[in-house]
Amino acid sequence: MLDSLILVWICIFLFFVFIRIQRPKNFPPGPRPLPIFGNLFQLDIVNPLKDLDKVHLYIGGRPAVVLKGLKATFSGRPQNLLINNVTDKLYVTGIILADYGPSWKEHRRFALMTLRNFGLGKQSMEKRILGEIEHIVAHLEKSGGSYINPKTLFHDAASNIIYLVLFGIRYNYEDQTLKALVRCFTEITKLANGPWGTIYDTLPLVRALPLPFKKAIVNSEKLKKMAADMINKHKMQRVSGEPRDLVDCYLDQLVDDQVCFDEEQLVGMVIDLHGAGTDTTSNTLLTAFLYLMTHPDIQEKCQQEIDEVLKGKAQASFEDRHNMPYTQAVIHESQRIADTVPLSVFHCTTRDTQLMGYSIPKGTLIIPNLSSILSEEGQWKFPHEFNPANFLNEQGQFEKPEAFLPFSAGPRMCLGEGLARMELFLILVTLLRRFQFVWPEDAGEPDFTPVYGITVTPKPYRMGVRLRHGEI
Ligand code: HEM
Repeated sequence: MLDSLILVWICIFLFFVFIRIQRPKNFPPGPRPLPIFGNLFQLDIVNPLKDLDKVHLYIGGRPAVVLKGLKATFSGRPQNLLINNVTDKLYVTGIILADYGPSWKEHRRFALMTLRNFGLGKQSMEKRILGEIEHIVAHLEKSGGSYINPKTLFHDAASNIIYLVLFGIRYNYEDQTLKALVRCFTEITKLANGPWGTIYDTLPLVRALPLPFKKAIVNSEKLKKMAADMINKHKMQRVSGEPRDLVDCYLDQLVDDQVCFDEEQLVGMVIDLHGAGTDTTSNTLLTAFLYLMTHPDIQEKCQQEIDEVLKGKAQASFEDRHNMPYTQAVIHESQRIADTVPLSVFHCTTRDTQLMGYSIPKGTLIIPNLSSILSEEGQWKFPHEFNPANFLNEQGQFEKPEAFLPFSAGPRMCLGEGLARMELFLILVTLLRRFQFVWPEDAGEPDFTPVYGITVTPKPYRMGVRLRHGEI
């Protein structure tokens, strides 16, 4: 009796599995998926990038479409992946992973507007960034003449800049809270985009098991508690109607808007902005310095331009970029090569739609392959090498090809682009003006192979720091 019951259940289960794995009508072509596993065994789960030339895939039983080219404009976010479940267990939205809807719209609008009001592109934001750069410079001066591993320094500095925007505070680079925060984020992103994340997303049956992906949920609890404690402390020192930073602005807004805005959402937004603004900027800086050290001629050309434009000035300002076409080209080329968020953040169709003559049903996972656009032949003069000429025209003026999409495109595109561009410019210009960066003689040949993750990072390296003289 029991045997036949089990058999019936297995038949029902397989029936549903096979029904789900049917390709939707007129769906784009792609490799044949297996029941339950989808195309899991056809992907390299440590670095799926090289397999994403297929147009459609199955992540478990869920159909997904990989978009190359520039039309990545589907604005939903898929739910029920590890990265969502890590956060959704605690609060429903935030910005990055919130599905398309009024709450996401309102929070995105608020964040963009507040970043702007706090002086994005103007002085206040610039002052906060330049203040943090003084700490980077002091740290590098201390290590002048020696070799450092820049990874922690850039992570801490990018993290502090976000904290200055959110709470008006920064941590010393040795501070244990800062280290704990950065560690939590790094572990979550590694897990969510590593093999354990793929297994979690593909096989819902294993989710309850005590496997390593549980660590992501524990870390997320820690982050939520830290953010909530900071907000509570901040509340005690604030004067209503006199906002000092983004958190104060949100608390002021809470009084007027009880529909989308609440304190849980604020916790979500603090974590989102911190997470989105730290790894991205610091990994881009790491790539930039790796290439500058190993291309001393390019480094020197930037330094000449910077010295000339900043002659007699104490500090760089973001406006100076208009007079630094070569340095601008190098920064953009570093971003192109860094390919920092290669598969963007996954999107999802919000309704049945058409794409290149194919039918894409509502709820289809969309994977924007930004990586392929950033090195697409025909879009770039030198798609496969580090070459600032990719951003310079015949007259040596800075020009940005439309395939430059490291911040993605469409309504979900990065809302921190302005802040990130300002950080990259001011940090690179100030450090190149003050120091020379040298590849260590004993380090052998540099290895440019990137390490794949939600954000791509260069392999760890050491950086020689020498003080430059007489230019300031
Ligand atoms: C070099 C630095 C950065 C890069 C390359 C980058 C790249 C990206 C990309 C590719 C996306 C996904 C867009 C999409 O879904 O289509 C994104 C989203 C986002 N980024 Fe950035 N980002 C950077 C810095 C920042 C900074 C500094 C902040 C913080 C203010 C930030 C905040 C966000 C947020 C909140 C989203 C989600 C937007 C939404 O879902 O509506 N990013 N970013």
